[in-house]
Amino acid sequence: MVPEELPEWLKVYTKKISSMGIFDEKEANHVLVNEYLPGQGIMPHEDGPLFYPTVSTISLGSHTVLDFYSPLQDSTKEDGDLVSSSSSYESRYMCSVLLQPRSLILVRDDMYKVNLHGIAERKEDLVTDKIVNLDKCDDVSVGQTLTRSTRVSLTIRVMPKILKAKLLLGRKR
Ligand SMILES: O=C(O)CCC(=O)C(=O)O
Ligand SMILES: [Fe+2]
Repeated sequence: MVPEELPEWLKVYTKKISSMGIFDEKEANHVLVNEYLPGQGIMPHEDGPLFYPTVSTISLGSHTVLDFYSPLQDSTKEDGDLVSSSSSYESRYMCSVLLQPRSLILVRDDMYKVNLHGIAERKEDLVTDKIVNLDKCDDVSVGQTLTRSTRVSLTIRVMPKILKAKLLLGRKR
């Protein structure tokens, strides 16, 4: 991956978040911008080993609900094509976090490295007691239905390999 300078407006946020010390002494050098229309989501996944294992995401526009799932057990993985009921996302569902507009979420350690995260393809979200941060959210209570609008997320993280690429490019000049 060839590094590029971040736009100044984004640097305001990468610098502010990095100054909290969440990436050790490193500074965020990678921003993923995603747009979700109502009804759009992202399949449960891990972000992988390329990134420093703390990730920060700013939500803009709509709220959304980020769902967490436990990983497949090794025995299930060895089954190959045989998908047992214990491998369904339903059975692996752990909890959710409500991401309100203008909020920042930090995901780290096992929640990032071991478990999977995803956003369901829904136009509205029912607030349940599986949302673990309800006490931190304004004006939301269990049983309420929240209608999604367009959401833009800024996923701000550290990609250590970019630093190495920069060094290599520097050497060639
Ligand atoms: O939009 C979000 O909040 C999550 C995005 C995400 O998990 C990803 O792009 O890997
Ligand atoms: Fe992700």
